[in-house]
Amino acid sequence: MKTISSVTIPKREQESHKGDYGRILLIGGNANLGGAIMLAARACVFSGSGLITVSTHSSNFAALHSRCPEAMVSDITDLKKLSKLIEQSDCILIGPGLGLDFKGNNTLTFLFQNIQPHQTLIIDGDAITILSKLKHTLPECEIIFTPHQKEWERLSNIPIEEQTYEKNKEAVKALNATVVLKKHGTELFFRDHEYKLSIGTPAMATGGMGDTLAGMITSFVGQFDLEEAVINATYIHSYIGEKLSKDMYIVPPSKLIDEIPYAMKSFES
Ligand SMILES: NC(=O)C1=CN([C@@H]2O[C@H](COP(=O)(O)OP(=O)(O)OC[C@H]3O[C@@H](n4cnc5c(N)ncnc54)[C@H](O)[C@@H]3O)[C@@H](O)[C@H]2O)[C@@H](O)CC1
Ligand SMILES: Nc1ncnc2c1ncn2[C@@H]1O[C@H](COP(=O)(O)OP(=O)(O)O)[C@@H](O)[C@H]1O
Ligand SMILES: [Mg+2]
Repeated sequence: MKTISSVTIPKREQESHKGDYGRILLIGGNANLGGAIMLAARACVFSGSGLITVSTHSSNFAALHSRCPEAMVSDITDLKKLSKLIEQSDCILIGPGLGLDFKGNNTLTFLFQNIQPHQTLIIDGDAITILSKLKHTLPECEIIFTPHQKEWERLSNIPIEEQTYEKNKEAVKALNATVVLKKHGTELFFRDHEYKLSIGTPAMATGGMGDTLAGMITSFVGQFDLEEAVINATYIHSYIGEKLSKDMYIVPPSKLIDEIPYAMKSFES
C-alpha cells in the first residue's frame, strides 16, 4: 500500500465561475445531530464549493444560516423539493447526523431511488449504518464510503480486530466502490489500488472530525477528478490536524475548517 507523501491543488482558471466548482447537496442533521451537517457544510464552503444546499431538519435552519450563511437550506421531509435538489446536483453527501430512525431510512431509500448514474454519492456516518441494516442494492453512480472502523465492521461484516488488508480489499471489491477507512493511518481503497496516510494525530479524535472530512471530500469531488479529490481531501484534513496539534492538545473541527483555504493555497501548483 503506497503512502501519500504530498499533494497538489490545481490553480483556478481565470475564466471560471461558481457553477464550475460543483453543485453540492448535503443530506443529514436530524433534530439532535444538526451540528454534524453544519460542520460538513462549513467544510464544503471552506474547501471551495460553488453552490451548496443542505437538506436537513427544519429546526437546524437558523443555526445553519448563522454559522454558514453561504449554504442554502431545504426541509429534509419535503420530498418534492429533495427530488428537485437531487436532480440539480453533481455531488451528494448523505449521512452526517442523519439519525438511525425510520426518517433516516426513508431519506436514504428515496435518494437511492432518485440518484442518477452521472452523479457522485458520498455515504458517511449514519447512512452507512442504515445501509448495513437495510442492505439496499447500491445505485449505479460512483460511490465513496467514508466509514470509521466500527461503521466498516457493520458494512463489511469484518470485525475490527480482523480488518486486515486482504479482507478489506476483498470487501471493497464486492462493493465496487471507493472506501476511505478512517482510523489512525487512514486507508484509501480505490478499485485497483490503495493508499495509506502516514499523517494524522489523536488530537483529531474529536466528535465532528469525520463530518468535516466528509464535507471536504464532497467539495473536492465537485472540483477535481475523483481519485485526486479523495486523496487530496484526506491528506489535507490530516495535514491541518497535525499542524494545529503542534500548539493545541486537541483540534476542534471548526478550527480545522478555518484553515482549509490556507492549506489548499500552500499546496497550489
Ligand atoms: N455535533 C454533532 O451533531 C455530531 C454528530 N455526530 C453524528 O453522530 C452519528 C453517529 O456517529 P458515531 O460515529 O458517533 O457513532 P457510531 O455508533 O456509528 O460509532 C461510534 C462507535 O464506534 C466505535 N469505534 C471503533 N473504532 C472507531 C474508530 N476508528 N473511529 C470512531 N469510532 C470507532 C466507538 O468507540 C463508538 O463505540 C453520525 O451521524 C455522526 O455524523 C458525530 O459526528 C459527533 C458530532
Ligand atoms: N488517533 C487518530 N489518529 C489520526 N486520525 C484520527 C484519530 N482519531 C480520529 N482521527 C480522524 O478523525 C476522523 C474521525 O471520524 P469519525 O469517527 O467519523 O468522526 P465524527 O463522526 O465524530 O465526525 C477521521 O478522519 C479519523 O481518521
Ligand atoms: Mg463519522
